[in-house]
Amino acid sequence: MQNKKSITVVKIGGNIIDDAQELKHFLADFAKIDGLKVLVHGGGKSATKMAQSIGLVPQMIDGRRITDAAMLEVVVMIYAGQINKDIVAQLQANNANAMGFSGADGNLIQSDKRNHPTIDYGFVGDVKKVNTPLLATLLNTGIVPVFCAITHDKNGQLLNTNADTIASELAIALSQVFEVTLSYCFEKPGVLYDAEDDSSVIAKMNPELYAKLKAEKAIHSGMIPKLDNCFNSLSKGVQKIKIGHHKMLQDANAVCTTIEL
Ligand SMILES: Nc1ncnc2c1ncn2[C@@H]1O[C@H](COP(=O)(O)OP(=O)(O)O)[C@@H](O)[C@H]1O
Ligand SMILES: CC(=O)N[C@@H](CCC(=O)OP(=O)(O)O)C(=O)O
Repeated sequence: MQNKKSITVVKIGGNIIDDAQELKHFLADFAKIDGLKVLVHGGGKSATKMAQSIGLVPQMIDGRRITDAAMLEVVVMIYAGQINKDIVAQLQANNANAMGFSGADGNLIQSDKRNHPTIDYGFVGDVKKVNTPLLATLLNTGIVPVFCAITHDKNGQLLNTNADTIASELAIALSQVFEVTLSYCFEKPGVLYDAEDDSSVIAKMNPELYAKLKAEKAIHSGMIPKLDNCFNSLSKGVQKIKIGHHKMLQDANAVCTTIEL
């Protein structure tokens, strides 16, 4: 059997996106990755600022934004519009043939509106299906897909979807066709024993250590859904997952956290 081609799926979060210089450096590193690649971006911090500036009150529960109709308008404008197009233009400037997508484009990511027994998340989607054949075709023609955190339900409704989860679901779908490395890039050098101490990077994270550090509250907030997504992706076929600063995209020896089962 022929060996699978390698692909790198990278997720970049709101703190880097909100810092123009950091974003520029990140995109230069991302554009230099050899071979096939996909970028998934968040932008929660920018959406929160925009929402507050027009008098909306942002609310997050378990890392997910409560998204009513007014908030959905904001996140579509910010994620699928401003941030996605800005990133695509900057990648073009770095000679990566980027193309920006929401999940509705090409029916690339279909979701179900979140149905929680006690919390009404509003227009929030949980990924149901990835159009892997179309995505693989785009990749094999040299396109660098750039996904924002907006999906759709195939009934005309756009849905706000956690960007870490989109990266994880795309990586799982692509692992049927490619050898996938999933890299979660954020402002810190990795998952830390002490979230305030950048020198305390955990080199290898497994479910036992995660359970212990979560119980001790050393791991909290956005890191909890990120690690849940990581363990889920590894158990469903993704070959390799790293969490750390974007230096790790170009420097194989850079400090970061590798996820293990
Ligand atoms: N043990 C930990 N190590 C590193 N970061 C942690 C830890 N516990 C909590 N965090 C928080 O998790 C955040 C990263 O998750 P998230 O907010 O989803 O970021 P992003 O969307 O930028 O990827 C960090 O900014 C940090 O505040
Ligand atoms: C449903 C939901 O929570 N969607 C996220 C999507 C953006 C995101 O995930 O952004 P970061 O990666 O920057 O956190 C939100 O609106 O915050």
